[in-house]
Amino acid sequence: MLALGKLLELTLAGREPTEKIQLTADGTRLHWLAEGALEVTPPVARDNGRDLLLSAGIHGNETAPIELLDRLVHRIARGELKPASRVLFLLGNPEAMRRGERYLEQDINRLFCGRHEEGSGNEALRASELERLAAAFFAREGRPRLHYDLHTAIRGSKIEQFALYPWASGREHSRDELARLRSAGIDAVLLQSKPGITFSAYTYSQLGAEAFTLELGKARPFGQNQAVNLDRLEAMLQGVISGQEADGAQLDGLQLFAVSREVIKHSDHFRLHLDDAVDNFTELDHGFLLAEDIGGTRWIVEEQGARIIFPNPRVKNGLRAGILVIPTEL
Ligand SMILES: O=C(O)CCC(=O)N[C@@H](CCC(=O)O)C(=O)O
Ligand SMILES: [Zn+2]
Repeated sequence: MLALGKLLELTLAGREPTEKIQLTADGTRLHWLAEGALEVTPPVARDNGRDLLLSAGIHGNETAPIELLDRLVHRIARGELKPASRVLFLLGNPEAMRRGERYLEQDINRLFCGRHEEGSGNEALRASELERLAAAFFAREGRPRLHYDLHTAIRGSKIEQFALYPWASGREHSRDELARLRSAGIDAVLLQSKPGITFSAYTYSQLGAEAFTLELGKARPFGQNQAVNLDRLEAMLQGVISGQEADGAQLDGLQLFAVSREVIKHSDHFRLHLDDAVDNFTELDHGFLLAEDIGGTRWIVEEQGARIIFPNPRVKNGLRAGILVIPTEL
């Protein structure tokens, strides 16, 4: 295997490859652009015109998706998977990956769309670098742009694998992209309805990519992801990379949700009235007191069919401590 196929190994070891550009026997070019960043370019004769960005490790302890990208990079570097699309692999937060932590000082996934300019520290710098790498990769005109930012969640989930689809003014959510997700085993999609500050929100709203955050199971350390089944996603990604996707993807069975309210933690007095064992997508009863904060702020469930995702009272003040979602249709 080409040495650049060891993207993950090099990144975890904090090492730079001596040779930054290598070619496989079939003419695929691998280019180490920066720590944790590998650009894959097919030979011109095989290029199908699509640009695919795959990111993982934006949260350093979410290892199943990192292992998935590692498998894809290995197959490309061995010449077993022959790309027809350009692909950029990004491992988001290398230092957090090395320490097995979600983040060190700041959650990188709250630092996009300009937020890194207000902050300081290594994670703000890395968010800025990731934006620059993504923007340079997606700079070629006339090529469809696709980004999957792969995550696993802190809690278990009643819907194991789901996506979050960002929002941008004047753009409609794509049925074809939703069908592609369905074919990859994604059971539900949360359709956002306002601007975001995540990596996928950045590539969607500012770079014109079709972009998704994918939640793929529960976060566990490296080597302990046997319970996370990524077979269907892996097959779909290999199809997009090689340009040999199965036809006829359907939306059937895909559950759609809309954000009803984001619960923002305003102060250290914030209290969330949910147990740590409560799964994502748990239904909440009408009238349930979900959270309280300073100044008598109370979040009472008023929506019919409301469910909670990402409840987390330990986020920093000013950040999202949960999302109340409701079923919706396209
Ligand atoms: O399990 C949790 O509470 C968080 C899991 C996670 O990292 N989710 C992403 C979602 C990003 C998005 O809203 O598109 C995040 O919180 O950054
Ligand atoms: Zn995550």
